[in-house]
Amino acid sequence: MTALRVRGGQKLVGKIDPSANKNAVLPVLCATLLSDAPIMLRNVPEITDVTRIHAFFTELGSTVEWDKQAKTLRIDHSTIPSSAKAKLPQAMRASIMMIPGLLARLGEARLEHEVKGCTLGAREIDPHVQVFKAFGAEVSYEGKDIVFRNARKAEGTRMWLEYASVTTTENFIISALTATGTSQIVNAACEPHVQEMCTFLEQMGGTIRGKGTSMVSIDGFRDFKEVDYTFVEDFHEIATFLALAAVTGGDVSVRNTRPEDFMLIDRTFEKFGAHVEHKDGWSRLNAPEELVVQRNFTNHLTTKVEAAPWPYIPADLLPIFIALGVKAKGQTMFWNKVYEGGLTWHTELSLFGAHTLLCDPHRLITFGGDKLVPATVTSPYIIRVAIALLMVAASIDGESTILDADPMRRAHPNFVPNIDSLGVDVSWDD
Ligand SMILES: CC(=O)N[C@H]1[C@@H](OP(=O)(O)OP(=O)(O)OC[C@H]2O[C@@H](n3ccc(=O)[nH]c3=O)[C@H](O)[C@@H]2O)O[C@H](CO)[C@@H](O)[C@@H]1O
Ligand SMILES: C=C(OP(=O)(O)O)C(=O)O
Repeated sequence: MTALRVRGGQKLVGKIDPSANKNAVLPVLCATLLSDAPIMLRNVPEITDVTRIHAFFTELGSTVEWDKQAKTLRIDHSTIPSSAKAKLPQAMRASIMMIPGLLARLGEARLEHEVKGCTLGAREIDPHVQVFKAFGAEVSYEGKDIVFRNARKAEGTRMWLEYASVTTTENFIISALTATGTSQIVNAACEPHVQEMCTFLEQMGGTIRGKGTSMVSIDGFRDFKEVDYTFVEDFHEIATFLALAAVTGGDVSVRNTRPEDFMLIDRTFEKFGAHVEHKDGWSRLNAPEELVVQRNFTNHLTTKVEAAPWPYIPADLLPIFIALGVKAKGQTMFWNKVYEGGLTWHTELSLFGAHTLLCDPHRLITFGGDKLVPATVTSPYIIRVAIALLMVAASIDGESTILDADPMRRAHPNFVPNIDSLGVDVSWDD
């Protein structure tokens, strides 16, 4: 059990240089398995999932040098022996994106347990299995293991996803590079992290048409080039620090070279009366005296925040806006169109004295603006919920404790020292 003690009630003030996006770093790391050329990655965050992949690559026989100080990761997979076998990392969804590289390299891959990530609800792997089969793999259970084996040569194919799944799209694109000819995916996910993985693959020499749209075509390609790639800032982390400024009545600026990704995120902050300004490569939120839910022009409708696959508000950002909903005077409906288990943690909010109503597994109404009190709460294994609970705690005078808060370490390096540097007294109690 890892507890986080938060002595709240201070306004967060200052500047933050955000880390890279875990959900871009992980598919990129998995995709490196396709190549035998040297790869240099920069701005690599020191997070749990990267540590797990680093250990996995080392066990596999890759030459990996991780300079945590310089945030660089130098990878050379040419040293992996053809007899290599290693256990895929557990407790991270991204493990499944190692499969295309392992199949291309070793002809076989094995998932030793069900692939788990944040406990947001059912997270099936059927769409992934369909992708691997379409590219010529056989997939079967051997005991509790799922075994993937090359049954025939991978050939270009076309697939239309039932829903725009992020990691399935990434797996399709990585697999398509290993096939002969051209492949196409329809109803592709287009999140900034999917786009960033494509940018990396293009720099390795791949040809990808339509990245950032729902229809992506990929040419098969194996002759990968040496690459030196720097990860961009994480839009989740940028939005999170801005939200921390909003709930604590503070003033925080975060470096952001992609403000064009923020139009809808900004509009969502506006729903709580908070304004984000983007200028000269920085995004700033100087909080108003009081957060107030803005009424709709159609004034009989409740203000709502809808989360769905990009370009909607991402489901992963919903908890941080729920924290704003709890603080802001008025009612807001939050609608998680992706996960049926992403809102059950609202009962922890009531321990702070917050008033919420779960309408059904996908919709939650916050009745914000009540006086909140410090509390001891427990985070589920959901990265952004641990953060949302920290946000609420930071906004309340007095000491709160968040039990099981360590999921936040899966995505945000230095999160606690960063918040500390902005004026909130937080410490791990492990
Ligand atoms: C490593 C990584 O990148 N993880 C992200 C990735 O996970 P991941 O790729 O696992 O998420 P998916 O996009 O596949 O969606 C997860 C689940 O949501 C449900 N679903 C999703 C979309 C939809 O339109 N309808 C629907 O029902 C399905 O049950 C699906 O299994 O995308 C999720 C959705 O943005 C994020 O929460 C995760 O942080
Ligand atoms: C849900 C998340 O991650 P994962 O898919 O790795 O569980 C997340 O990054 O918020």
